[in-house]
Amino acid sequence: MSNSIAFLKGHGTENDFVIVPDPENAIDLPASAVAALCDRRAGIGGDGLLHVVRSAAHPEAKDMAAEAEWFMDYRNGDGSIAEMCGNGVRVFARYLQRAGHVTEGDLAVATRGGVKRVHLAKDGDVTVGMGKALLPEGTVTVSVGERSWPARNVNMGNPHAVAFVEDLAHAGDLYSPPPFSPASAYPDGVNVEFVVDRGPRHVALRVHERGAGETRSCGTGACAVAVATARRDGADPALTGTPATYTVDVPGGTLVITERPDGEIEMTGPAVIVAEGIIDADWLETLAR
Ligand SMILES: N[C@@H](CCC[C@H](N)C(=O)O)C(=O)O
Repeated sequence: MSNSIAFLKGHGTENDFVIVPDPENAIDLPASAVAALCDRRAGIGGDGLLHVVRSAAHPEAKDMAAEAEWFMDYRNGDGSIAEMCGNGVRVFARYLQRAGHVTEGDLAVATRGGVKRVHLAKDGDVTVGMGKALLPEGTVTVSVGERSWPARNVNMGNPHAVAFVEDLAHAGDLYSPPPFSPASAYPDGVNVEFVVDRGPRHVALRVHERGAGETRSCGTGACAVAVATARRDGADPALTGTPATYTVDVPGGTLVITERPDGEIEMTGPAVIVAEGIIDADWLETLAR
């Protein structure tokens, strides 16, 4: 390991990430090191970490190298691995642009959820093709304290439970994972979104993110919410042949989600790099041991 490791800090609608550029995949980042870096008091602080690696240099991404030069090795703030991070992909693309690896326009990013197409617009917004939502059948229940709600099971590459509530305050303290049943619905845990209506095709959410606690935004969560809201309202672009666009307010801003008749979902929102610095490599090495 080299003696100094560069990092950047960025966010997308305040879903914040420690970014560790490591083109050749030379930095050892066990879960303990990721959790320490994401710690808001003893580390840099973040909901998650974006390990930026060339696809050809990462065993999980080699097969995608021909299509996408860069792999987003995404980790949750507790060090666990997640399949996909929607805000993370947009911030990842913003980092690639800032580092001079790509220019404005279209690019492809390899993720554990497959290759994602990203568009860096002139106005600063970043759009990502999130793929299709899966809507497994079956009723799920999520609880906070004494209250319980039925939830829609939506998979955006990662698992989500979407519950419509009367008031976002009812979701209470979302630091701990809200219990759900049946336990078999989410063997690997779940991200839980609580949703209220704000107007026609306009909703607001609060989210508990698996591996991070309550966050200010969740891109895959916003997509899951848009699809669950559309189906609740009887809207299915595959049946009407018309795209459905939803505005999703999150505590940290607003995301715009469009589902097309072919089922493909696009998400647009801001992505910002706010700082860069140097990690003490000795400290990190101690954690990696
Ligand atoms: N913040 C993300 C989702 C990150 C992964 C999630 N916590 C999980 O474990 O599935 C997003 O913007 O999608």
